[in-house]
Amino acid sequence: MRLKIDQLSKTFNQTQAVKDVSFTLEAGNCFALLGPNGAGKTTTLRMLSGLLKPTSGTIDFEGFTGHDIREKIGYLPQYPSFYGWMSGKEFLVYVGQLAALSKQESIKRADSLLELVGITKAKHRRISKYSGGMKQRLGIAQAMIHQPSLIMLDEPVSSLDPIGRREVLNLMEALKEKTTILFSTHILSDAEEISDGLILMHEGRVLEQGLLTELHEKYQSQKIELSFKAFSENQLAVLSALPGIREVTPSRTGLTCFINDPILARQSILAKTIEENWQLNQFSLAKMTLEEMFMEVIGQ
Ligand SMILES: Nc1ncnc2c1ncn2[C@@H]1O[C@H](COP(=O)(O)OP(=O)(O)OP(=O)(O)O)[C@@H](O)[C@H]1O
Repeated sequence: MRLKIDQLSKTFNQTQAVKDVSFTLEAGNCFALLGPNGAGKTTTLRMLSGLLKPTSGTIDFEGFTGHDIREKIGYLPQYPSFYGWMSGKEFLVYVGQLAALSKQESIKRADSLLELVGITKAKHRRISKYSGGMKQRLGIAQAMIHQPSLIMLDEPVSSLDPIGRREVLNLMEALKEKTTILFSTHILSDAEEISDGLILMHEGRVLEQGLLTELHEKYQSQKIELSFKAFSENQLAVLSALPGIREVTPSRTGLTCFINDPILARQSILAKTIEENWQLNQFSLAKMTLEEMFMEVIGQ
């Protein structure tokens, strides 16, 4: 599986919802499309799923450009609707047949997917009696009925209570082994917990993207945690003015220095500490949290 999108844009009347978005997804990973409300996540996913025609740009799925790729991908919309009077199994058999599988094949796939998403015991129960988490898990099974190599899930956990969220996140964690997942979320901790890669969107544009390990590495050297035996406001002011340092804020254990230049910042902090004879207890390059990275990237 390889999905490459290049300079994808979508304009609705006057609103440019998605602007020149480019990224590539490789097989076997879970990617989070992360961004606040209105960032353009749903619009991007709807274009990728073939539900919306891009204003410009290309979608290349395994070398196919400009083709209908719906049979190769699975999609769970942000607000899925089910026939509440159907049982979970009836629903999956129905969507299997809609996806052009034979009835026999649909029944076989439905049973194995119900097992996979943990709904076997409730498969004959009406969907209207399912919990929110069960409905989302059924929605994920629906997206996988035709064995796509990529599934796209639009805000799969946002509307769920903590139990439902946990069920769906655990399922996604397990599914990562079987299929490539692209899911949208505005919840940073969900992206951090289960994704391998991140595409950060804001106001229609991609501001940052990469594997989480690469992003942590890139932003890790931009923060130094310090703790001193005694702390004074004067220390904060002195450190803030040093070369290579952008901002210093108090932290739970001491001070956090956000830096522009790691080498310069390290030298100037250590030189100042010796000069002032401060008692340094801790000096460490720290990983930025995803939230700090997000704020940094969107410039706030
Ligand atoms: N059909 C439409 N007609 C007009 N404007 C639209 C349409 N769909 C989306 N938009 C606008 O495009 C922008 C991006 O919306 P989109 O739903 O893609 O964002 P999102 O990141 O998915 O946010 P949310 O989490 O709130 O769904 C918003 O300003 C939205 O109002």
